[in-house]
Amino acid sequence: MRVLTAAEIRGLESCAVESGVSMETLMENAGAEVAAAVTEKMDVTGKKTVILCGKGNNGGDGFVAARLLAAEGAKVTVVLMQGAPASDLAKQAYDKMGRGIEIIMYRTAGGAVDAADVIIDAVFGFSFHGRLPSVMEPLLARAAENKKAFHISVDIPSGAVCDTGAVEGACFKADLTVTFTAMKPAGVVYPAAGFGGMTVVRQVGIKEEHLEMLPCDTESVLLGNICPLFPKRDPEGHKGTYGRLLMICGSVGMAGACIMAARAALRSGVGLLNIAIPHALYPILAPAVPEAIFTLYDPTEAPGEAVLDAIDKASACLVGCGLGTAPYAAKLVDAVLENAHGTVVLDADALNILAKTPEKLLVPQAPVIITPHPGEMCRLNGRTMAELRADRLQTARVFAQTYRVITVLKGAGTIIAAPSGETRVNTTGNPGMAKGGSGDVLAGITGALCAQNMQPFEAAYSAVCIHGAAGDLCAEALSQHGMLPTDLIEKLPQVFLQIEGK
Ligand SMILES: NC(=O)C1=CN([C@@H]2O[C@H](COP(=O)(O)OP(=O)(O)OC[C@H]3O[C@@H](n4cnc5c(N)ncnc54)[C@H](OP(=O)(O)O)[C@@H]3O)[C@@H](O)[C@H]2O)[C@H](O)CC1
Ligand SMILES: [K+]
Repeated sequence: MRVLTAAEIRGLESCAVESGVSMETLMENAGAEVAAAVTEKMDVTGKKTVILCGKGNNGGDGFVAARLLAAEGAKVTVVLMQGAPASDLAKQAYDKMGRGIEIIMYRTAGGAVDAADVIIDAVFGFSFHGRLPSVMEPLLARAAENKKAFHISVDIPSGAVCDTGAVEGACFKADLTVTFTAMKPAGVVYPAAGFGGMTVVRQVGIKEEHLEMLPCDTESVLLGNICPLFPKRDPEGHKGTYGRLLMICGSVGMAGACIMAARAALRSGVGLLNIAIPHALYPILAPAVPEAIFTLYDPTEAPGEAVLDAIDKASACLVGCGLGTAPYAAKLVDAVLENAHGTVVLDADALNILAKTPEKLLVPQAPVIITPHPGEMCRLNGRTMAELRADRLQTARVFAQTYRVITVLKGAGTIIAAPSGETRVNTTGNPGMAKGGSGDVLAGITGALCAQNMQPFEAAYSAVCIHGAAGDLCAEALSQHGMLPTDLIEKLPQVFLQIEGK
């Protein structure tokens, strides 16, 4: 699904106005969609409906919804959160509400919020910036404490910034967000996406042709979106047809990371898996991954012929899971960056090794995918965690463009950014996946898809989506508490069944 910024939505609004659709109509339709979302959920007759309205057009949408819900028999209270409406449109909508709707100031609204059956958040929309005024915090906290009420946000949960998904202070917590015209970053990028509940996109009068003509480089990803990227396997195919992945992963004390990445790669369709490990790991790895072949190396020496030959032959290289950061590991990373022909996937310790010299990412001729978690990202770009959380989208984009690497910034709503500016936001997965080892599984899937010659950007976001879909199947079957990263690997065949079936 395409994801549009506030500026893009404003541009579309102008096109709509030029083509004869008035702003009043857009607002009327927006308010009507909010009212419809409530009436679809319940019979509103006599229901105590509290609408928190700001001074701008988001508040204006709230006034329209107030009028329409009152007409349906709801007992509506409008709470003015910033005093009288300020925009002409909002003023018109306010004046049109007529009698029969209670209007109160936020300071006296606590009781109404406590008793409400429905609470509608129309305080701020896509023009919000910074943090929610602290005077509003107590009322929002009371709204959240009223668990029996149905909470709806208009366009964007108030407190969240539209284009970044940042939430600096308090934020309205919604069960449902009715957003207009297109999905916005705040609907899919965390932390904001965690406040909006389910987000539905509703059309308010902007012509489809205007919407389709708008170039858009950001999309959210669901399993259904990636199915067309997986052609049927060739009936005459052999193991050579499906790529040769070289993994340089694992070290004494961290064999598990290598095993999980290897098993995930094998469960993701790769033809041949070659694992380069120190001699000491062979007795552990060989029985754990019987399908793989092994290139053994001596960690006290520089990468030898065998490793260089394996790099040369690989259609993709995955480096870093459980590799450690010893000097020999750094030499292995350099050997891959300098010699790889196929896509290079760098995870975990490979990223820690490169943290002091990220410019080395510019060395490879081959495409590079990096898969940092937020801590690794901060080590690579020298920024703080607070700076990262303030704009995860831009953090991934800037790094991708600066170092010309596909950047997979992991976390809830993983961001996948290409050097071209193309960006994807993943929508699969759940907090049950937040466990050590989950990243190794993702790295294995990514390496396997790259080895099979999928385009690197498509491979990166497909891997993230598949990994999350496996996580969702695990959560259903095993619970978020009880599921393990190794369970993700066992669920991969079920995810590929869905992909192959479409
Ligand atoms: N096509 C559509 O999608 C339509 C959307 N509509 C709705 O309109 C809003 C956007 O309305 P807008 O009037 O531009 O702004 P907001 O309602 O989001 O915000 C109102 C003002 O609040 C101020 N602001 C911003 N941040 C803060 C803050 N941290 N503290 C206090 N005040 C803040 C800001 O004014 P400034 O002068 O401070 O910049 C805003 O102007 C959209 O989301 C939809 O809900 C229309 O219905 C038309 C169709
Ligand atoms: K809102």
